[in-house]
Amino acid sequence: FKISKVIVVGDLSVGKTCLINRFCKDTFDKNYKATIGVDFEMERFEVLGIPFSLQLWDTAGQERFKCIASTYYRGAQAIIIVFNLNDVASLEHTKQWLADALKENDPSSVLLFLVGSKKDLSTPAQYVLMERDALKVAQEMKAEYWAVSSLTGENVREFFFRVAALTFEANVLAELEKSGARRIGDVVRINSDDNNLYLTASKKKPTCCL
Ligand SMILES: Nc1nc2c(ncn2[C@@H]2O[C@H](COP(=O)(O)OP(=O)(O)OP(=O)(O)O)[C@@H](O)[C@H]2O)c(=O)[nH]1
Repeated sequence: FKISKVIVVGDLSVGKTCLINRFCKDTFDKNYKATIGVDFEMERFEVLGIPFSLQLWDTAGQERFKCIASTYYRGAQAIIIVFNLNDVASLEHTKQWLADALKENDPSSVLLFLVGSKKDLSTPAQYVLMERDALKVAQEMKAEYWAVSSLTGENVREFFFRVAALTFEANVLAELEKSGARRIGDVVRINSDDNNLYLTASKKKPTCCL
């Protein structure tokens, strides 16, 4: 559970590569170079003292590369759908990007993030209008909404830390369920006479509830 796969999808030129590069390398390139197929970055974190990594898959937005990119969608624990805050069409297209990504993943367990990019190019008035529409789309998708700028770095670090925290939490919970079906709220027995300090209620009568 110490690694999570994250895919980044969205229209061409919305800023997916720049977003990843700002976070992983703290760089920004103002020249557009289309991603061909996919690119990959690994970023290491420490969550509650435990090493944890995000595999960030930067996919191509161009139609002609979509076919290659979509073969990398499978097994994602989080999907980041990026749109340009200054291009309403790119927001409209996010629903299709999500639908395509969900074909390869389990919709009930994957975490979703809707990210508006290039915030530095919006005036406050334009931003307010776009944010209203974006929040509506995010609500429909059950995604968390973020607005970022890779040029200034605004919100980029905070956003990826949030992705890391939520994917880590989801992985830990999934691991707990797998290894003995212990759920939060389960009754456990703590008894120092036992070799096993933690036993689920189904195995022994509890003397102590947590
Ligand atoms: N002003 C500004 N420009 C940005 C920002 N993010 C990206 N850009 C510019 O937008 C263009 C496209 O950025 P990319 O990151 O390459 O876009 P992409 O979504 O990866 O594109 P594809 O690989 O074709 O899917 C580049 O010229 C970037 O410099 C931003 O936050 N602010």
